[in-house]
Amino acid sequence: MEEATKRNTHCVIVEHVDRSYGRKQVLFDISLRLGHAQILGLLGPSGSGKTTLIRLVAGIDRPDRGVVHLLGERLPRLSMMGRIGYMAQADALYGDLTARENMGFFASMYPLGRSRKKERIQVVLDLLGLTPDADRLVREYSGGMKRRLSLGIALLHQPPVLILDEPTIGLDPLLRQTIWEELYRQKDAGVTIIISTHAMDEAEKCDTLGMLREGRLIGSGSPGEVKAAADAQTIEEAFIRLGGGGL
Ligand SMILES: Nc1ncnc2c1ncn2[C@@H]1O[C@H](COP(=O)(O)OP(=O)(O)OP(=O)(O)O)[C@@H](O)[C@H]1O
Repeated sequence: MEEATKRNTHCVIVEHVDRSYGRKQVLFDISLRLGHAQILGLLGPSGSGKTTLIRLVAGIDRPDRGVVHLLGERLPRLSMMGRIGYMAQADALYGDLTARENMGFFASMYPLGRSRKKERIQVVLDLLGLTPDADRLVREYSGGMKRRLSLGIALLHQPPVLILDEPTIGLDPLLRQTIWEELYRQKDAGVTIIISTHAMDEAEKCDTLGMLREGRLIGSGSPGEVKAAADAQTIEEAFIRLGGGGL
């Protein structure tokens, strides 16, 4: 396929990416592709390189070797930041501000008009069930409320790509379900989503999986393809059979 056509038909293209921290190599020759309005799940145990890869796809970091394209542009590129909604693993919120004020602060980074900004904040608060607590200080929030607020901040400017580093870690099943319902709504609206997870049930909900172990991609494809390739009944079994060990 022509290079330009390939870049248009895929939202994310990762090709032969390596990344080291000092002398320690943490990603080895990673190649992955993801179509538009699809969900990519990066699956792997702690330390396997999920966050490192997520940061490369978000354009926050650059590979030592190989290339990353997002929405047809080679990363990193500053102008792409407005087209990405990024949620880091640790909540980056201001405890001394209310949820609404936190949202106002982050929304100011995007070119939304004053009334549009106010409207978007209210829509997102409603979406994530945070309206009753919107004017409370975030330091009084529970972990689950903070995660929802962080997701809300990533959704504020209606980006075409969401990049979420373990958005449901530590959440109870009901909250996880709420977040997944929202991810599906976003996908139906055309948003492409890249998510990292340890959870097997979440892996089943993705369109494409990238299975990582010790910085290497040991399997990729749809959950069905990955299971078929490993002749396994479950994703967990496939992960073990493909050499991943336990999660
Ligand atoms: N800034 C850094 N400097 C040095 N080593 C790092 C740095 N960031 C990550 N690493 C190392 O890179 C490897 C991959 O880390 P990474 O955070 O990408 O894994 P992960 O799969 O996201 O883990 P977790 O599920 O625990 O978040 C680990 O061995 C980690 O110790």
